[in-house]
Amino acid sequence: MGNTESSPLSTAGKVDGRPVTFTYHRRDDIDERELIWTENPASIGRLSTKDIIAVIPIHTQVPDDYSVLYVDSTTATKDTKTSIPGVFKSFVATKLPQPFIHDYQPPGNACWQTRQDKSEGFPNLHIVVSTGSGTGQAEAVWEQMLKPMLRHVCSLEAKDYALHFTTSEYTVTDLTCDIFLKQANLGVAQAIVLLSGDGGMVDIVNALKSEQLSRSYVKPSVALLPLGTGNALANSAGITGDNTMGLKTLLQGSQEELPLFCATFSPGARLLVNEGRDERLLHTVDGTPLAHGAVVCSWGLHASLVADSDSAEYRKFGAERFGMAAKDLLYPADGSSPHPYKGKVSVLRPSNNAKDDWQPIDRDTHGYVLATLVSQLEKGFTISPASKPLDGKLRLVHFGPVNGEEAMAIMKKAYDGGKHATDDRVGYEEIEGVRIQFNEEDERWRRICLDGKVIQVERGGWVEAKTGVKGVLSLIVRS
Ligand SMILES: Nc1ncnc2c1ncn2[C@@H]1O[C@H](COP(=O)(O)OP(=O)(O)OP(=O)(O)O)[C@@H](O)[C@H]1O
Repeated sequence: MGNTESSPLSTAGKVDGRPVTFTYHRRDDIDERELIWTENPASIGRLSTKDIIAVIPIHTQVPDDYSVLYVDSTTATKDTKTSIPGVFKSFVATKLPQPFIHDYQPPGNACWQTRQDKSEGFPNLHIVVSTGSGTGQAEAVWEQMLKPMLRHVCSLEAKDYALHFTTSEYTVTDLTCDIFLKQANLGVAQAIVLLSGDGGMVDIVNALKSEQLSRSYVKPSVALLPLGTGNALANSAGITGDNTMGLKTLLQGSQEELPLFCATFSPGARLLVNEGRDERLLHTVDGTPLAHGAVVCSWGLHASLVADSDSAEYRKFGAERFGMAAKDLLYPADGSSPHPYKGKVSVLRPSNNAKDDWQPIDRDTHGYVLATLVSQLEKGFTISPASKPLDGKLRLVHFGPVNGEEAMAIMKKAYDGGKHATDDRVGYEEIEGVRIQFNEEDERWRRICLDGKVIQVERGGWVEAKTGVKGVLSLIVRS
């Protein structure tokens, strides 16, 4: 990769064999960088950094030739059901400016490729397409972005990977128990490319956590392509910072353990599925229901709006569904105030050395109680501005039962870079645990959101979420 400082930012080269002049505008702000090529004054091509996936050498025998991989957003499908941000494209570039190659060439083998042993009978690369996530774009992203890229970059054909489409809300859990967990326990290194929102990830995590791991357990590496609604994990880990739908991170990222929290519940807790119509038992350990999460455990406004907006009708609106449900909760149709959530909230603070020194929050009713491991719950909604990607710190955001206008004003500050965190009405701190003892008659107000899943707690029940849990997988994140 040569000396980039003294290398020219302009070169005479070729694009797909046609002579051009390349100019690389390498501004300090990486978001502003751009490759421009001029064939003649009337024909100018340009690629902005947000669209570039990677630059890869074509062959050692043609050292000047590179394949430039990018997402073309101008030819995206117009069909609203399957519309995706762009399609995968590439061109052959000869004699690119060296600094451009330096900035976009992946460092050696991508981490998922090292897990790709073609000599074995069963592929260790799994593609999981969650067809029910977000607005249903995962299949189109697979067909028009990921599949052509894998074929182009490493000549991967169908026999080289196992492709799984979800057909129900149980698919990812079943797949993990039947294959990923078994193989990992046998010491097999696996890579999983997951096209889903946070829900697919929490399904994998909980299935991997469902039994004792063997001593030879090898953590699967998961590359997340953000195809959900909120995509909290992807937004917070920097996977979605461009137009490549996570493809750049897949090729250029490195792996880091995904931090988790564990939520335990009083015995009657149930997972709500099928738009809240059906209930499922949670996994139990010594009779205590429990679930793991990597994103959020909440009660109050956030949990209610996630639960209320999880219907086919609301899902059509993408991330707007959260705002729509929030309005219905903050301005009830009968003109009353938002519901004051009754219960006792206690926290375990990191500075307290004494074990189980739960300290109560001095309030009997609440508007918003949310513990999170991530900074953003959806793009631009910075619920925890102090959180750094995968720092493993649980932070609590809470406020009392305020009226609709006040709640909206606080939420707006979260969209304004997380300014709510310094609002006097809001409590914000790092914690090791949060415990909620519910004092609500109506089950509607006893719903907990755990990474987008909704868990119903019984009358007089409780939930406790704590950090300090051993990780079970690695997430591929921006290096
Ligand atoms: N074909 C399917 N049929 C029924 N349910 C499905 C299907 N595919 C996926 N699901 C379920 O749909 C849910 C989708 O959750 P996911 O988190 O991936 O998307 P989201 O809720 O839109 O995004 P986010 O959680 O990031 O806001 C998961 O619970 C998953 O199990």
